[in-house]
Amino acid sequence: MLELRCAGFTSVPRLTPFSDRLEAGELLAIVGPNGAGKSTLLSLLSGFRRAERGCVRLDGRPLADWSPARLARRRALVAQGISLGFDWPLQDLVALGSDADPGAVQRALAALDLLPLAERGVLSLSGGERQRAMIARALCQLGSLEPTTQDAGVLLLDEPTSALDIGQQQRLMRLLRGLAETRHMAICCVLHDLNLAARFAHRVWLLQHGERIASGTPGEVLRARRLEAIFDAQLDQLHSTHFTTPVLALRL
Ligand SMILES: Nc1ncnc2c1ncn2[C@@H]1O[C@H](COP(=O)(O)OP(=O)(O)OP(=O)(O)O)[C@@H](O)[C@H]1O
Repeated sequence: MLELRCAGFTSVPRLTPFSDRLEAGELLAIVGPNGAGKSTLLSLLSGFRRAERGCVRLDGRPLADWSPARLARRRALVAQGISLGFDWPLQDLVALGSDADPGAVQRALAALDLLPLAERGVLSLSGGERQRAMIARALCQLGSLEPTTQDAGVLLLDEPTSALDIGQQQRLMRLLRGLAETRHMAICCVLHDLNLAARFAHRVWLLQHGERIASGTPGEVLRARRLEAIFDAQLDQLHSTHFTTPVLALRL
């Protein structure tokens, strides 16, 4: 669905070119240390920054060939730290940039646990509520929650759980995995929480120094010894028959 063909950036911030695909039905996690190039890679995948080497194709067509309006219906990016502008009602923010009807806005608000706040001014929302509001807006933009939608496009999220409590983290990650599996969305999340990536992602890309250095299932990529070297951290990997995916704990 979204294909990188030897794509990357040669100018700063650099991203070593590589090839891969983000498939419909897949939840992909991008992990790596601060400054590894995760947000830079999202800017490449979204088309907000044009590849300086190779190209990125969406549904077989180079991103550069898509009109802004058509691209907005097919892929959405939720970046970090977006300014909400002025104090308009949350439901108007969620409807922004889409032709969603009021029912679709309500579904997006409900999916992100925001329905009771629909008429609240966005500047009064807490950090976690604002983060969920931006995800609701992106789902509206793609029409992902419409009963008839079968192939709901590409959703790119930069640290979508950074302001969420553990209950909201779980609900969001379940929602995203469910949308990938039932609506055939291709979803890519930058995550700092390696246990969330391990538990919910189908596949993980590991970045270091502007280069993708590993790709595979969580069990293949998220190995404690490798991560200790990359993050300069000391970790224990817990082994239990309850878990089919890695469980990592910071050592005291
Ligand atoms: N416009 C720019 N000019 C120069 N360097 C930049 C620019 N934008 C980003 N960088 C640098 O490129 C590197 C990668 O940045 P990026 O934001 O992609 O990292 P990241 O992996 O998302 O980090 P974090 O986990 O801290 O969010 C960083 O060292 C950053 O300082």
